[in-house]
Amino acid sequence: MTDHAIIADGLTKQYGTEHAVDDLSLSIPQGTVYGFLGPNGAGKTTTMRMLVTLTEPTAGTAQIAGVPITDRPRITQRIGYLPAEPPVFDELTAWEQLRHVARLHGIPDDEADRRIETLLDRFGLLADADKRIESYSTGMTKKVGIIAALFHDPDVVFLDEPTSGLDPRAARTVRDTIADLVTREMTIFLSTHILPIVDELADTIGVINDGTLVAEAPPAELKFRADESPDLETAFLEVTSERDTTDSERSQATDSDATGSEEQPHV
Ligand SMILES: Nc1ncnc2c1ncn2[C@@H]1O[C@H](COP(=O)(O)OP(=O)(O)OP(=O)(O)O)[C@@H](O)[C@H]1O
Repeated sequence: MTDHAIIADGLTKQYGTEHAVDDLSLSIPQGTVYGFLGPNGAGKTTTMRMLVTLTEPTAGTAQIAGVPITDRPRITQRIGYLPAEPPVFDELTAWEQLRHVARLHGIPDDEADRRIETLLDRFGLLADADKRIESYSTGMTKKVGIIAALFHDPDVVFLDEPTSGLDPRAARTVRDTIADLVTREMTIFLSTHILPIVDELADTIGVINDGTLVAEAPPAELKFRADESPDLETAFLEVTSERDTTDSERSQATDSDATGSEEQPHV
């Protein structure tokens, strides 16, 4: 395996004439946390879906743990993916769902049961393990999705909003789990709108806006670039509004009716 867990070169996804992601290149070292930020509709989920082989790029290449994303069977063994809506079978119990995930990865039942018990306990779900997921709250379902994404001990895990819907204790468990995974050389690609989490955990932050990577730096450096109030929210708003301004200027230059008004990006 290379010492870069995620390498992307010119990844592009076009829907019709719109570039959801445009010429994105990444080089993310193994055993690090990459915080992926961007306003709504910036291209975060599309990027992740290309990297986990759920969406085919229009152009560009990528490798995860040394495996090209065109090799889907090998990639799926090396990665875990938590989408914003965890893919669970509502009619199964949490224990059954995780048994199903274990079997997909060829993990023997006795070993799977030991891990299921440990992980459900860590996430405070053991008492509800035999209830159907359809009776779970949003946060409980999210926890099952997180456990499922990590279950086969992947080299690289992609987490899309892992703490949304979680209460503070569960969110803390997720943060602690991520910190623990990194000490075991797992690489985490973490997309979230909750900036303190990436501030705390990320080695590098990439900011995507309008399909383009507009900043990439360690959190401290990104904050240092923010002029007056050196916090991550200010830095985020600055790097994303810089591009809004550029776009607005470009459109003013080509459209005399343009108002030039800037929309505040959603964090
Ligand atoms: N299947 C699709 N068909 C057409 N357009 C799409 C499709 N999926 C995404 N897009 C468009 O691509 C752009 C990027 O969407 P994406 O979901 O990647 O953004 P995001 O950064 O994950 O946003 P959010 O923070 O709101 O989840 C948006 O303009 C979106 O409308």
